[in-house]
Amino acid sequence: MHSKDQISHDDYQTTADWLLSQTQHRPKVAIICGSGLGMLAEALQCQDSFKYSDIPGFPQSTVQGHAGRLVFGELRGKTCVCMQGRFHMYEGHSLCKVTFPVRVFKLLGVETLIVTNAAGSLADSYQCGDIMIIRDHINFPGLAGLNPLNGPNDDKFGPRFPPMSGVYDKDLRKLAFDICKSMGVSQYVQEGVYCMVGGPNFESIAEARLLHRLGVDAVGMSTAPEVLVASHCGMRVFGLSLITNKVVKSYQDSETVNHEAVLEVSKMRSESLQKLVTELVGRMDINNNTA
Ligand SMILES: O=P(O)(O)O[C@@H]1C[C@H](O)[C@@H](CO)O1
Ligand code: HPA
Repeated sequence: MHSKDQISHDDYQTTADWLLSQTQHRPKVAIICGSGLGMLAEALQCQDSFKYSDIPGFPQSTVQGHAGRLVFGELRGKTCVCMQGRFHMYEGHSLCKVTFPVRVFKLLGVETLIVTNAAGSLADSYQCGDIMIIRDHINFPGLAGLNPLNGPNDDKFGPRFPPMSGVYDKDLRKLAFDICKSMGVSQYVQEGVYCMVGGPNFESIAEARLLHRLGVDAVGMSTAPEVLVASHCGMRVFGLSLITNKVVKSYQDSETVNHEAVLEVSKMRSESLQKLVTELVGRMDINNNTA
């Protein structure tokens, strides 16, 4: 018996089987595009793409800057699947729905998940437009009991009590740094801790100060649930935050943040991000498959 929000193994399998019947691509890498970062999919060669509304069982995107398309294709000869648009808890999706695609990817044969997001910075040394390689995360909704793994555990995906240490793969982080160096962009590349909050409001000044004191480098409204579910089912994870704004921490500061500004900054860094992700996938050690 499953509650209304729970999704059975058969539900994930039905969606995976449908996708496998519609495309010859057999991806080993999945990429989730954050707000305004959908252009990452444009680098894929030999594309097959599907609107979320045409995929059985798939949730729908409702946020501007999240196109709502699943794109299969190749990056440097490696087969990938790319979500142009993710799902957020604040849209009203359950966390099982938010992370639904990740388990479908597992059933497609995906072994590595690349997550990207737009985020506000708390770290004083960060600037707008910086790229932060995610070293670790704080999952505030998770700490409060909002977890996509709540409910009966599906042992076919992973264990009841998964560890969360060392989830962001060390080798991929190092590889990303090396690539940034050779691209000549190290001056705006950081490594830090991402914190997920529920949204959809941006942080109050007191909340921003709290996050800063907790050692958070960047804050956003996504990523942790997808990473959790990917890691639970044994995927290797790499994450990037694009710093789209500095979170206001002072009562003297009259600046405010808005989603349009977030999308503007995403656009500004699109080329570098596309190049970084393409190189990273190209240099990953994965065996490609074809149908
Ligand atoms: O999907 P991501 O996490 O990139 O989106 C961020 C968080 C909110 O959805 C939105 C705020 O501008 O951007
Ligand atoms: N806070 C939370 N989420 C965000 C921000 C922010 O400042 N910027 C982009 N997404």
